Amino acid sequence: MTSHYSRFGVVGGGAWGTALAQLLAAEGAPVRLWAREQEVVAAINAEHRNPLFLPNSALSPSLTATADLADLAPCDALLIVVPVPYLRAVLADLPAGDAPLIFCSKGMEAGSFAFPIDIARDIATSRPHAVLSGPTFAHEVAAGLPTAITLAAANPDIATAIAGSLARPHFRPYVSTDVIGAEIGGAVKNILAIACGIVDGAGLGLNARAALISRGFAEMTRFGLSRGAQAETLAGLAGLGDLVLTCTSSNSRNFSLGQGLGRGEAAATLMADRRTVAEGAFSAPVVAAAARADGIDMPITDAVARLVAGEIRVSDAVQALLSRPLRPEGR
Ligand SMILES: NC(=O)C1=CN([C@@H]2O[C@H](COP(=O)(O)OP(=O)(O)OC[C@H]3O[C@@H](n4cnc5c(N)ncnc54)[C@H](O)[C@@H]3O)[C@@H](O)[C@H]2O)C=CC1
Ligand SMILES: O=C(CO)COP(=O)(O)O
Repeated sequence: MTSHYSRFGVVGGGAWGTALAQLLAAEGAPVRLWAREQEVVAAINAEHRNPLFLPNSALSPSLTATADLADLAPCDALLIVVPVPYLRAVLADLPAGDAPLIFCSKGMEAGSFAFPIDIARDIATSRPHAVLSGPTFAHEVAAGLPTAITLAAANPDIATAIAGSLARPHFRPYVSTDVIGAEIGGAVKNILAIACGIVDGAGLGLNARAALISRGFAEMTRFGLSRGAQAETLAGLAGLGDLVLTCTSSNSRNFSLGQGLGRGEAAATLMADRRTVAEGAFSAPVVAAAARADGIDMPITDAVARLVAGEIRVSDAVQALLSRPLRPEGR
């Protein structure tokens, strides 16, 4: 078995794919990145920057871009960094091979209720799969700032080999075998970041934000445990760690979308105005429906789904959350 991966390919030229590619290419290692936009491919190759998605980061010349997924065939591990709504279509076009797929996107697919690993099991069945998730703003990783993250794979040897290959002095993966926990932490925190942005935009105060983070974490935990996640993963980097990061900073696209909603701007206008992705807006109705089907109580997620759909106003959501029956904190 491969104990070290050295020829990385990255599928997805958004902010996070570009930052991960830069992390791996910073010391001069060759890294190949597939981007959908010709403009991104051309600028990375000619100017060593990504003007659309990570404009303020200088990129290493050893990072090269392509618009042809077939060019990633020689890579011995692939980081998959495509937003979840588009993931299935891109995976179907991957060149054949047995290189592990390391999923870095955070969300749940509409219709199928599938997480990235589930989609991979449908399509790329023969390859090993892993999940990389945690509190990681792309521009900070690209700048080499200290970062810790969860690397989860069902096979502990694969998890250890991938973590060792991704680790850098300032980038520290913690190994786990709890794949579903890592996926649920990332998907649910995006939804809760929208909720915290709404609280900020509507001027509801810091007490309300702290309450949302705590009660949101309770929702994440209920949903996660019901699907076999481990509590320690949800309380770790991929869950609580990422929740704290994105619920407290307008650098989060999900938080900033929520700020707009909180100020009373229409969701449709806010979504149409952005090129970047706020995965929580896609995942909120999906996770809310999955939780309803499983009989899991997720009132904050449900409120975010309705606000994003334009079905209710912020004042209605706040009123509904505050008027729920009093209950023991552990439930
Ligand atoms: N930006 C960040 O700091 C982090 C992002 N993530 C996750 O990484 C994933 C990718 O996010 P970013 O790189 O930030 O995206 P981004 O918001 O920077 O860029 C949007 C991406 O979506 C792609 N896209 C748009 N329409 C598409 C289509 N029809 N088919 C295929 N691709 C399409 C674009 O090519 C681009 O790569 C998301 O799941 C996000 O939650 C995870 C950790 C950190
Ligand atoms: O997932 C992220 C940091 O860990 C990025 O969050 P946003 O997608 O909300 O910007």
